[in-house]
Amino acid sequence: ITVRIKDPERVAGIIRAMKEQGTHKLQVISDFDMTLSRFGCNGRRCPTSHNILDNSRVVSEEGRRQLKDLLHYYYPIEIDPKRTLEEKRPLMVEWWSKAHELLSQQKILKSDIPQIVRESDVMLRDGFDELFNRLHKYNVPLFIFSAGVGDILEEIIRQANVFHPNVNVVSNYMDFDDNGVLRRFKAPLIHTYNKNNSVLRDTEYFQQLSARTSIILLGDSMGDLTMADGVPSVENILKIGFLNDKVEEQRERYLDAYDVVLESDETLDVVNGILRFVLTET
Ligand SMILES: Nc1ccn([C@@H]2O[C@H](COP(=O)(O)O)[C@@H](O)[C@H]2O)c(=O)n1
Repeated sequence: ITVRIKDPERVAGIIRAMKEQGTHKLQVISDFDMTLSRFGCNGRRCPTSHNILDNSRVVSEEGRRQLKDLLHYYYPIEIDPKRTLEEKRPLMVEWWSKAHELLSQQKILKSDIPQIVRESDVMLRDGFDELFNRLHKYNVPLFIFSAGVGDILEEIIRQANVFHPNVNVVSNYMDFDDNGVLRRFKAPLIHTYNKNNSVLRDTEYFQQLSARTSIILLGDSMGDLTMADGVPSVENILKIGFLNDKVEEQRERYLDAYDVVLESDETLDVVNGILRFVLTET
């Protein structure tokens, strides 16, 4: 595990200011896939919420092959440090749209979701229970903003027994017909690079959080950096980034963008350490 911080004094100042502002001013805004969930398990890649569906028994062999082809084509584009966000955005819309179209042809049942999640290899990062339980205990909102599949990630959190009332999710949700069969995905489409105010503007929940002006932001991609853009008058924001892939190539960019960069870290220990300090009276 390597923790890298470009400006340690600035980071210490933000954390101190958060503690002074108090619990009632704090919120955590977090990405889900590869941020709250693990990137690697036992030397292999852990699945994203999309992958959980893609690899499940409810998808035909041909469907699985096509979804894998999409992943192999578009994922390198998603993380390519040489392409601009402007270049990537239309391609991400293309990927998500094609994948959602394919999944919508598979007659997936809503009632199958708990089993699909149970049979998958997904794992939350070590220390997830401490994180969720502490935020719940201190009534700190945890806002999960994900370009994954909302129905799947909610089920993961539910099965881990940490879907507390302070947790709210904005993500891509499946649209089932009256028989509980997946027909399409609901709008708006959220992909890695539109996680910002354009999607959040109309969500009531986000408006309610405008008084929470101290923010801990957790992400794993450059697209996650804009997740708090809709919060007016942010006073303190600490951006913590998990650098999971292409570590050497992306290090400098991550260090410029995130206040704290965690390399090869499958835990939430650093985040929990900060929260322990911010949320206890000393
Ligand atoms: N069909 C797809 C589309 C996207 N992904 C990956 O899921 C991640 C979801 O985004 P978060 O904002 O929750 O991190 C994204 O990074 C894509 O790589 C996928 O696996 N299949």
